[in-house]
Amino acid sequence: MTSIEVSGLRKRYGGTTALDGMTFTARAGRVTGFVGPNGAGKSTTMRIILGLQRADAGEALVGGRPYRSLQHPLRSLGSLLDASALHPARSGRNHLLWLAQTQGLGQGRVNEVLELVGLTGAGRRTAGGYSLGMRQRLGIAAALLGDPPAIMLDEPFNGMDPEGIVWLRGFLRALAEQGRAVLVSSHLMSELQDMADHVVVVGRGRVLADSGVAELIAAVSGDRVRLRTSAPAQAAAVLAAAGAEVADGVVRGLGAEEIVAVLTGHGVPFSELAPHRATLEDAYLELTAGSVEYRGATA
Ligand SMILES: Nc1ncnc2c1ncn2[C@@H]1O[C@H](COP(=O)(O)OP(=O)(O)OP(=O)(O)O)[C@@H](O)[C@H]1O
Repeated sequence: MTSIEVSGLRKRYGGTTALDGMTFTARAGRVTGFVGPNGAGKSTTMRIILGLQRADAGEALVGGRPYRSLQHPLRSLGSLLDASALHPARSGRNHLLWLAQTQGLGQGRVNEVLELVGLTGAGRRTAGGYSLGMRQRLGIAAALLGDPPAIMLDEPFNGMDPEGIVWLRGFLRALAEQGRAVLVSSHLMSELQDMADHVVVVGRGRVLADSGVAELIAAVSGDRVRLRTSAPAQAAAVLAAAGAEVADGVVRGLGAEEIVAVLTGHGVPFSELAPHRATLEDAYLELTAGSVEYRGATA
């Protein structure tokens, strides 16, 4: 069983701390989502796993060994970091043939992976004319060439159309169900919610949460109650006075029974109170609230 393990990774670029003790494991047989705001250190971690960059401290192991020491690296860990890193004048198929040759793999495998990612028909077109979604597919095909037990993809959903997103979700799940370790970074929390088994949330170079997706959502959902009322301002005022926070029809900080007592005590009408199931996006936003370095202005 091959897993991808990083422990205590530290990395500085001049005055910037990119990684500050990054530690987690992407285990075999599950999809591990790797999420965090821009600049949180996801790409740096992936480059260090691949031995493309050296950590100042800590280590990254694939199946218990540093990537650089692996005898057949593409047969151990398949990766996609940058879908645009290909020769624009070369066809998708020739790009894969060239990679396959460096690994002692034949044409047959190239045809197989083209088929797996749905590029058989486009394989002979020059990669320079591919859309970003097609380049992502080609990159995923390249990652799969060596039939590796571990796969690591940096933002593979970027540029994919809705059909491509649905396909990729099912595809990554299937790879994990075959027993592979799948580590995938994404900004699309809704996609991870339906697809990942486990999520590692990072901010400012360290792990903020390392948990099963279901557990993480349950932890954030815990104290939220959805309220439907014809007097929202009055409800918000009396609930706030009782110590709750109310936003967008969701009450936090009081249980359902306490909310009923407060509202009826003040004669505030309401038509519905129900547990609010948080989304992975809610959990993510709550966890990373203090770690966002680049925040857009509110219009
Ligand atoms: N080559 C470099 N030189 C200087 N600083 C760098 C370099 N690479 C990364 N950094 C800095 O390290 C930090 C982590 O960057 P990294 O790209 O790993 O984050 P990320 O989580 O992948 O972000 P994004 O979601 O935007 O891709 C950032 O502050 C970034 O500016």
